[in-house]
Amino acid sequence: MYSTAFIDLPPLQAAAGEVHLPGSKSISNRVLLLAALSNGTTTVHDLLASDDTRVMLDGLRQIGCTVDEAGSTVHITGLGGRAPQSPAKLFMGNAGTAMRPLTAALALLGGEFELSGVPRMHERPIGDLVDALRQLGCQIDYLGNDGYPPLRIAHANGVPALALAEPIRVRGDVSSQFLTALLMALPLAAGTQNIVIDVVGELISKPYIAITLQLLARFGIVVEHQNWQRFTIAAGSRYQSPGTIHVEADASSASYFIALGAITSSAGGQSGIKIQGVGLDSIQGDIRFVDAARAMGAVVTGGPNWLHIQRGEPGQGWPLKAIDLDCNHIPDAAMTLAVMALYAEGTTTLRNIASWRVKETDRIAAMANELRKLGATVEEGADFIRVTPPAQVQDWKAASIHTYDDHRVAMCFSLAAFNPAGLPVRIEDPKCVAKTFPDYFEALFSVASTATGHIPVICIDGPTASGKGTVAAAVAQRLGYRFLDSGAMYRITALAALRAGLAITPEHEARIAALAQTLPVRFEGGRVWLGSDDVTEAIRTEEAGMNASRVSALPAVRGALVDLQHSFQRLPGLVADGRDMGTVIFPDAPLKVYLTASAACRAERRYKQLISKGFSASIADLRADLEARDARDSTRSVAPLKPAQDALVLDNSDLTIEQAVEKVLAWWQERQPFAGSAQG
Ligand SMILES: Nc1ncnc2c1ncn2[C@@H]1O[C@H](COP(=O)(O)OP(=O)(O)O)[C@@H](O)[C@H]1O
Ligand SMILES: Nc1ccn([C@H]2C[C@H](O)[C@@H](COP(=O)(O)OP(=O)(O)O)O2)c(=O)n1
Repeated sequence: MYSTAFIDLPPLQAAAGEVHLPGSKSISNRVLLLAALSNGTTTVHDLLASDDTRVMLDGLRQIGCTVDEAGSTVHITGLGGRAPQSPAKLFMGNAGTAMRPLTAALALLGGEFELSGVPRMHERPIGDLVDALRQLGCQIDYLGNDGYPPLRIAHANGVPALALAEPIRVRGDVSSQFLTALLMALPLAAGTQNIVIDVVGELISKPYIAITLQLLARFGIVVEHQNWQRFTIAAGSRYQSPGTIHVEADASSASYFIALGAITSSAGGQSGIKIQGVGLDSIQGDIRFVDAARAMGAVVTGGPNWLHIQRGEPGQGWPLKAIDLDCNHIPDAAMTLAVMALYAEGTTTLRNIASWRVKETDRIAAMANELRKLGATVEEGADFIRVTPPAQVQDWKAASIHTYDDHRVAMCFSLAAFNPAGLPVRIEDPKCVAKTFPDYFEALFSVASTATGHIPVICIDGPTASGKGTVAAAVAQRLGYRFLDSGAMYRITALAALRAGLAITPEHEARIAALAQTLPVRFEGGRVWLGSDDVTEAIRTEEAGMNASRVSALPAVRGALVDLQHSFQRLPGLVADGRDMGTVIFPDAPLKVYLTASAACRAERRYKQLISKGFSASIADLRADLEARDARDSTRSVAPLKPAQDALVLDNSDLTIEQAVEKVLAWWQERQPFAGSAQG
């Protein structure tokens, strides 16, 4: 996840490959409970890993289900008619999708249970569900405030005789979760008679009830409904595990990648975008986004659990076709259409979207503001938005997109980075995507591509102990960029040579270069690996630094490490530190900094650094060593240490680390085209 103040998306040109989207939360918890009530073992694939699914799994274990977890696959052996373990105290965190259905199920299974949660959970109503269960004859007591958790189910002597002859009445206008809870639990009581549930008041969120019904069907329970007001569970219903079930990915999250496939040409010989985790047979309402994308020109195929999207042929599906659409059935995914409209010929109108006004933010106003920043003409009304793309390529503008703490604004505007003008797009507060898709930008970068020259590189070169590594790492972190410690490559090469018995001398140049070419090096979680050895500490000694300096003077070794260094230039950008980043490796980098400090200052910094790591050192020796290293690095024949012609020199002898970092970031901001953008 990107926790930076903003993320700058370079101009993107193509996209292809496969993405695996995170599972839907509502489906995950429904499937877990149904598996727990069923006969047999259910293998659940692609379960969403989140706090809410965690409390459900813990609860199911407590009541006696066998739960084996292997990554995102979970095996659950259900109760299948057995009594649950009781008494038990269950903690439900803040998971409404666990609290409500478990209350109903445990009330109908028998036993003594206490269900509680975090303080916020004790403010979330459950009275309508408890009323319905009490009406049936269940004994449920509030342990705190009436109408709210925590509560106790007092069925130590088994489930009392239930009043099933009359329809069970439940309100449907507060939360559809109460009805979902009853629908998932009442099959437990369906002996010789049908069970009828009547909804009191207008039922809200019907697509979620549709999900409940579909999942019940997968577990062998057929529920008929009349106009979403009366639901009938057939007599003799029994939960039966389907054996294996895949949790669908979130269909709204899929909309960004469907749009991506619709607006991009393919890259690298691959064809289109494949989405794993949600398919054309999806039970989620937002899958209808596919129809809208097709109407705009996307070529979408799919099967169970997968979708494939390709841009239409020129003149047929590309540029996209403008649409005029009632979006009431896909309110969340429709935001993606508003950004797709930037790539359409003509004006796109999205209607019947009044609910946008009362979501995470006023989404109609937010979309209108941000689309205008990109150069679009936007008209907005109480319940519609009308988008006309920039008339000419030169009418596009580089914009810093404000995201209003709204995950969907952040995700859909990332698609603007494919603009034909080749302009970057800044997305402010990118971490807001965590609500539904923490790794959204990582997923985008895994399929998106652009010309290498578009991927920005900041070079920070300079002599030893000038603070290059420290400053470069901090700048990379603030911008969400990758980080290349090129010195580490030479340090590792020197170590590998010595371990292979090769003294670092010119006569071994070819053999050391051959070693460098195939260096089995990996950077993982702050550690550096050479093959199966963790060499993080071994390469950081002063001796290793001196050996690195020696090995780096061998031209063939330098040549052998070029490709490896270039391979770090990946989306969304790179900060590279070393001696020749700006002069040799990334000569076209848009910002080159030559970081230096006086020899006295650098010797003292290195001294403090070594002492703090528990090494003994003398300032005088260190200063002599670093001056010797400066001399060798500056006078060698190939890629000597010197500022690039277009480098900005920063002497940080009198600066703190933070000041040095701020200076580099300020230089970077000056080079960005975004008007009035957020500062890092
Ligand atoms: N103004 C400063 N800028 C950067 N580093 C500094 C500064 N002042 C002290 N240091 C310290 O100097 C030491 C050497 O920095 P390092 O990044 O290892 O240098 P280099 O990569 O250039 O060899 C580190 O312990 C760092 O914290
Ligand atoms: N791009 C680079 C990076 C390092 N080197 C060489 C020269 C340096 O003395 C050694 C060690 O570099 P490193 O940046 O790790 O060393 P310091 O942290 O500056 O002491 O490698 C190089 O020649 N070119």
